[in-house]
Amino acid sequence: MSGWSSWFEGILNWLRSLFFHKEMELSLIGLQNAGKTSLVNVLTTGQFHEDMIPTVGFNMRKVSKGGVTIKLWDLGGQARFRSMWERYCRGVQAIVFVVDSADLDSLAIVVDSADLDSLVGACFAMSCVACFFCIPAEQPGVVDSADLDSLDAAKEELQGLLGKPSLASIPLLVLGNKNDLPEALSANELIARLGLKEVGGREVCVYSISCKSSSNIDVTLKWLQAHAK
Ligand SMILES: Nc1nc2c(ncn2[C@@H]2O[C@H](COP(=O)(O)OP(=O)(O)OP(=O)(O)O)[C@@H](O)[C@H]2O)c(=O)[nH]1
Ligand SMILES: [Mg+2]
Repeated sequence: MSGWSSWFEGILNWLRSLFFHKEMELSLIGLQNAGKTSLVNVLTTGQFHEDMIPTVGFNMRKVSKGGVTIKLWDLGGQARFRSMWERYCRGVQAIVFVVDSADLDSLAIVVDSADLDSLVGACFAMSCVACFFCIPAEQPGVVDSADLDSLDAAKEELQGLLGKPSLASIPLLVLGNKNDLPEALSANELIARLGLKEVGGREVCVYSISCKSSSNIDVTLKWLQAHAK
């Protein structure tokens, strides 16, 4: 690229950032060890680390991508920090709920495949741009195993939070993290296990991701950017 054209492109980018720059604020919640801070790291620096320190309280990080500045509230997932989730979710453009989808035990459950269609429809009807990616084409069926303790605790915390009037209608993105591990539940399985079919009055989207292998991080980012003001 010649000096002139790179200078011209620099000016164009600057003008674009002045007139088309968007912002958004979101909160990352989920039980401890789900991978919230890992997701923040992957989004901000592209780095993944095996050794992570549990988040004490919360951290705030900002990332600018594709003309959108995203302010990320990364909240601690341990039980003692969960009471503050609601406060940090008020007024955000999206709530991102991260689940360790590979934290399994040995309890078989059956997914009702008929009901999954209604969730896809609901999500699409509410203009979720990433809808076609949300629900993979795989057929739901019998789930091999699911840790009742961990997933039920995640479900309880999520449903409790979504029941707060202050958080009504805020879009929800559920991320089933650690899909690099063979035992990880699929997006459809998570929908069933977390009772997401019953969530009404807000847009709900689900992805199966991996911070470690960067699986579906691009579609996650697209979803977030599409929800900026
Ligand atoms: N295999 C695998 N491990 C992951 C992935 N994402 C995170 N981890 C690991 O999971 C552990 C917990 O990650 P964190 O990002 O600290 O989890 P957190 O949700 O922030 O936990 P709290 O801060 O305690 O709420 C770390 O050992 C990470 O390396 C992933 O996609 N795959
Ligand atoms: Mg953390």
